[in-house]
Amino acid sequence: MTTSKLAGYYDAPEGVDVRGRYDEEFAKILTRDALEFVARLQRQFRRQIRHAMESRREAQRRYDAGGLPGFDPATRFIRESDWVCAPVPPPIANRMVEITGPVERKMVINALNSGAKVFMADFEDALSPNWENLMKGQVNLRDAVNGTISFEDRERKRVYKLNETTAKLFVRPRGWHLKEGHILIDGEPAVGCLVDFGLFFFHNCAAYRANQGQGFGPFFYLPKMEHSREARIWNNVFNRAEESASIPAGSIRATVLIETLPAAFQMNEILYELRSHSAGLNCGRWDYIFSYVKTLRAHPDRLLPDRVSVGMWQSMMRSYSHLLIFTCHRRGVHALGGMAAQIPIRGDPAAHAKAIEAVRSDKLREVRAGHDGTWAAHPGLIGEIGTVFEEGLAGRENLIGVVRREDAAGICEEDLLERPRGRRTIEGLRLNTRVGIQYMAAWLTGTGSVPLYNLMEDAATAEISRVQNWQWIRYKALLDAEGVELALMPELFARVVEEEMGRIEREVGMEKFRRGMFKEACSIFVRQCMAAELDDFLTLDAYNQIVIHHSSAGSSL
Ligand SMILES: CC(=O)SCCNC(=O)CCNC(=O)[C@H](O)C(C)(C)COP(=O)(O)OP(=O)(O)OC[C@H]1O[C@@H](n2cnc3c(N)ncnc32)[C@H](O)[C@@H]1OP(=O)(O)O
Ligand SMILES: O=CC(=O)O
Ligand SMILES: [Mg+2]
Repeated sequence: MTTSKLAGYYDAPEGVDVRGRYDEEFAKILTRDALEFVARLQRQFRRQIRHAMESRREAQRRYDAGGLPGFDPATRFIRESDWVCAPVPPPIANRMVEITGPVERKMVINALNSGAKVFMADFEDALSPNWENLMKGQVNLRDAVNGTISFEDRERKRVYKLNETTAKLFVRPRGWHLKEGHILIDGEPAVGCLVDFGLFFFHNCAAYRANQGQGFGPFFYLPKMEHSREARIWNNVFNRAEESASIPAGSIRATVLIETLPAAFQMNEILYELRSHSAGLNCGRWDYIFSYVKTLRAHPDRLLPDRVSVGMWQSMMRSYSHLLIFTCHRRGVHALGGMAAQIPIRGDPAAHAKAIEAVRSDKLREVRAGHDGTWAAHPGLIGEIGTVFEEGLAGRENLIGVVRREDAAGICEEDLLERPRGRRTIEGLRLNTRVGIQYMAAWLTGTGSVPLYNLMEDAATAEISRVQNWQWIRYKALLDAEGVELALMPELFARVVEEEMGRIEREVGMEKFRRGMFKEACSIFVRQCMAAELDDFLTLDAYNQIVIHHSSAGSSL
């Protein structure tokens, strides 16, 4: 963490101290009333959040002692009884294609104009949560909701404005585990997701409901939950926000990402907690793979094969998505598919066609399985994905009430835990290392989603690289090196890191390598891969490097 001086200061209420850089535009977001709203949420829910995080650690201790996640006998009545969530709001009945992306100004406009039904504006996997990104993101979303957002690219002499018809906005706040180090509430760092949610809700609730939500909204995506008690906190936050804005209960809707292994056993319970606020579930496949390794880190019989081999075709991944579709449709809500990592490739038509075909077949699998919609990483994919889903939905808005997937009712604990099969190779180790370091370097310098080797990489995909290296090092995995088996010892990893750093330097060029933060990224990544105890998240340690405190009037630094 570093500190520096600034000119203006934010008008913060009692007990709130804003230590991020002062900016007149940010001050219109960080008003006294908005900060008071965030502080009230934090004060009301901090005990429950602390308890939920301690419960995560307790569950992990059980898995570390040899236990496995499973369905909770205590909530069998929720899984077995008949209940449904609140009816789907008409403006979001059709969610065939959803584009996702960070809350960067030009990308927000491009995403809203992309032709997708929904735009998920991301404060999470796709965003490096530095102060500038977060606050500019809030400014951008406010302008988007008001319909006034524009952006001028002077170099390219291009002005960006919203089209007549735009995607419906969903906002993804950070996960429960992340703090906002630039805002202190009663001396403690604010809870990151309450800052993201609170500021967005406070400034946009009324305009969103009038301009986009047809009386509903705002809409959210909720990431990385591990248990229904965390969904209960969100439900209470929504109740509190609705009361304070004097809007009807059930106006806010949220789609929960099922992207942790423990949450796969809690789909019904999560929907139940949020039943008056639910907008379904989504298969967050990348974090899910990461979570499989993290949750089962003490189980040497659960080593994953190379990252490229852990796709939706693996039995465990298929079981998880089928159970999600069955659960959502039984409860009357959308079952969203996930993100294919391929993106359009310029200047190589054959590679481009291959990438598009990979996305097309992933989407075909999803719609045939019964998903109501899916995610797109890039505007260039919307047309192809839209065609697949339009054909699959055959004129319907969604498949709720159409595809029941009763066959998935019998998916059991073993199905969800089955280890993915495939080879572990030295090439896999090299790729993880190259990708992990380059992603971390981008993140440290303010970019949270990047194209690497023609694939979309973000915090979730980078996590797989990190924990997979950790797991292989921890258990001295045997790796295939062109037909020879090598045990992954620390010396071998050190040699791979050195060689891959050399390759990164050659690929990005000496100048960019020198100016970038590749060395810092390498040292964070290597420390985490070699740690005796697996760090919970890649971004927790690295976050300290992007917190910059400025002194404010009345604060003592
Ligand atoms: C695991 C998960 O959580 S998935 C969800 C989180 N991850 C994401 O949301 C990733 C979203 N995608 C992206 O960030 C980007 O597509 C990347 C980083 C993968 C690739 O970005 P780039 O290399 O800049 O793409 P490219 O140069 O082809 O972009 C072409 C145009 O499309 C725009 N664009 C690309 N992706 C997006 C997007 N997701 N949303 C809006 N606009 C986009 C670019 O801004 C650019 O616009 P311009 O022509 O007006 O200048
Ligand atoms: O957030 C999505 C994921 O795949 O992770
Ligand atoms: Mg994720």
